[in-house]
Amino acid sequence: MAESVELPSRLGILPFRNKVLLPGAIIRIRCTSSSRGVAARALHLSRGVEKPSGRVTYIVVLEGLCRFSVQELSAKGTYYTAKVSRLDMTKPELELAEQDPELITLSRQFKATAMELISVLEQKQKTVGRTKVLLETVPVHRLADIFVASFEISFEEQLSMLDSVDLKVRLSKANELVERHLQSIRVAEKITQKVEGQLSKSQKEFLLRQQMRAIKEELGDNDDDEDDVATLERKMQSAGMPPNVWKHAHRELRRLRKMQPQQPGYSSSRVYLELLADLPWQKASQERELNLRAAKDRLDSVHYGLTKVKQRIIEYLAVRKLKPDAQGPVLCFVGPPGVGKTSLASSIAAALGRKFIRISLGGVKDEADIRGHRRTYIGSMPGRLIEGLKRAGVNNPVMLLDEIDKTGSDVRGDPASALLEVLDPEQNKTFNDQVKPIPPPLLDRMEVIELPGYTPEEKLKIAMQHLIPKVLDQHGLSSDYLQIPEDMVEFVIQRYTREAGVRNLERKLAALARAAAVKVAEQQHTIPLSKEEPPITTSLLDTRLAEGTEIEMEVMPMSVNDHEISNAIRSTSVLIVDEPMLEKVLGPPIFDDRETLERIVAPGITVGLVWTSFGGEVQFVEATTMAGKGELQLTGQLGDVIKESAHLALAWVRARAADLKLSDAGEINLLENRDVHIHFPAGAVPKDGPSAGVTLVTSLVSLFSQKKVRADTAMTGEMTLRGLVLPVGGIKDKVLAAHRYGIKRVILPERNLKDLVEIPQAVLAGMEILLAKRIEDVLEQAFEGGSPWKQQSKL
Ligand SMILES: Nc1ncnc2c1ncn2[C@@H]1O[C@H](COP(=O)(O)OP(=O)(O)OP(=O)(O)O)[C@@H](O)[C@H]1O
Repeated sequence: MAESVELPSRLGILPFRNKVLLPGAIIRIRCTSSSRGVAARALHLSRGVEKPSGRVTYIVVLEGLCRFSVQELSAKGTYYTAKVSRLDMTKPELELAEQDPELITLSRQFKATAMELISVLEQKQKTVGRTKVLLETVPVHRLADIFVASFEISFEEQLSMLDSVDLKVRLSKANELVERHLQSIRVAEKITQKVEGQLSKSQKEFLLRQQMRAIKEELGDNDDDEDDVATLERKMQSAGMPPNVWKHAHRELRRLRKMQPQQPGYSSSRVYLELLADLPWQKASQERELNLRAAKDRLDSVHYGLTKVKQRIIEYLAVRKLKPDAQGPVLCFVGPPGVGKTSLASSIAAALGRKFIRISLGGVKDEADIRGHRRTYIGSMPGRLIEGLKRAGVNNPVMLLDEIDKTGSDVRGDPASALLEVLDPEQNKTFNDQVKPIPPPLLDRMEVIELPGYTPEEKLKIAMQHLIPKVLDQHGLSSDYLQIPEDMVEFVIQRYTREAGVRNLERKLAALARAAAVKVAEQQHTIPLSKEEPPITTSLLDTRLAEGTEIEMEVMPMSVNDHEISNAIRSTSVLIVDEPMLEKVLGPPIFDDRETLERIVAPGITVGLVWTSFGGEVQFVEATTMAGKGELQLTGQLGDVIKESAHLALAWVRARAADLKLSDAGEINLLENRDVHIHFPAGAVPKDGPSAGVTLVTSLVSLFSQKKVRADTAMTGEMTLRGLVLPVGGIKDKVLAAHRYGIKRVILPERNLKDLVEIPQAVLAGMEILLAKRIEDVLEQAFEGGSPWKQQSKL
């Protein structure tokens, strides 16, 4: 209890602006000062609701312990401390003082008034029992403080109570205040009784609301909440919601008004209303008159090549121009990473004069991510599309739903079906997609536009015309300071990247630009560094460059702006990228043409061409045998279709074993007591589809005949049980992949001949394309020195 409080000689000081804490009392403060104060113990600290302005109120519950006076105040960091001396009496002093007859009379008087107050309150509330107990157990001087603190008195009166160090003064003052309070309760009661019967419902509601407000204020709870709710209402009114939404929102607002901020459901209700008020119900980008010529020019200026795709986009825009409210198709861009899907979509938005937003759906498994959670769910959030609209701030943006193929379904529902619902009646949405496993009903609503990968020549043009100017600009450079010659770009394409798109190429060029910016800026020493930043020294940079790693770190101090950089660089001679610089910045080349040679080390290994989410790819297939029960083991993240192809291939080869020129080892391998193990390396990439058929047969024939296949040859094609080779998809991408790996011979199904027209001459010129109708044709071409068959096939 307070009497036993040991007061330290120094205390942290909390200045109060409009409230006084009396010893024994417990108050909640909203924070804010006199040379007198009360030592307090913090009982509880809680964090209030965050305001839309970002302001957070903290509520501290304090228990007053004893009066003190400030001897010396000093500021320590952001708060004050003070040297204090105790004002309230110590226990022995009190015991002595209590002998005073005058004090005894005063005490009795006070207790009687307090008792009277309690009995009046008792008729109204049931919670006064505890106060009664206080009256019997707590020393009277302390009671005076506690009682006065329990009702509303002016700040000045509170201050004078605080100043009443003398017990007699304190008791008579408290007596007076309690008496006054008692009177006011009685008067109020009389008035209430008179008025009550005459109040209408709405008046009552108003009165109650006013009282609630006063109570909240008293509790330190008002927190501008009332004002906040009023602000929210104003915001809602100006959001321009359609009438049905407004009706619903208004009902919710009424509910919110009746709630306490601490009440469950308050914050979810509030977040919900904030969202409703924030949505761009009426705000739309002003769509400008669509100029097809300008749109085409823009597409051409931002994108190299892609003629067919651009043509399709212009057609789409033309239809929109003629019939703006037509149920437009949802465009679905399919292609490997970095082929320009996102930038095409943003060009469509620019052509339409609308805002562009990209929403990634990758990894969405929960239907609620699309549809939004139930509002009552704790931590509920709006769906990604609504969130996107809010972010866009307009109700007619062009939306790019990225990675739609990467949504999955589980117990939490099926996002694809939610998407279907969202997209079906809608229009003007652009879709982005990378591979095809999009559920058919969803795919049905979209117009698929394929973007194949680029040839090295196309990449070179894209780099020279688009990527280099863009990257230089992003780094505050220009061709006056950094030049990357064509042959160096070609070198980067061939030796540092092996991708269908140009994403990594762009990254490598950016790494060169970063290194150049640092070097150039460093030569000048004119960039003022901020105080905290140690100056960039030559040795640091050189070691980073010498490490051969890509410089990921942004070395420019944040305080340096583009203007300063260009000033700094202006007088520097132009930096021309050469091979040593490439090696310094990007490290030693990562890729070369020898990979297939190095990997075709034993019979049983074949080079296949496949289609993955990264576009066309070269896929090695490795077959081997080991002791077992004649079973087929398959590894490398394979889908059902590819597994079936493997069983089919093994069945086919075993059926024709008699025709094979087998080595001794091959004879053994064919035995029924050995397992055949086929592995597809790059185990992290899921693989499926029928086009590995011919590759699998070739691997098995190579294994059983113990003849190595040609390392310069890659193949693709589905096969039938009868040995026919069927055509497969993605031929252009697959041939481009072979080209990237420096593979010179490609075996394709004969019926894919028509697809070759899509492949640029520059790529075909350096390649030998072999067409196969039957699996024997493939085998004939795949091995050094001809077919592994005993008799030449009769083709
Ligand atoms: N034909 C092109 N002409 C000019 N720049 C291009 C072309 N294709 C791609 N780019 C550039 O390559 C970069 C990557 O393109 P973008 O981000 O649009 O690819 P994406 O296909 O959307 O990739 P992801 O599927 O990984 O999102 C961008 O800077 C883009 O401007």
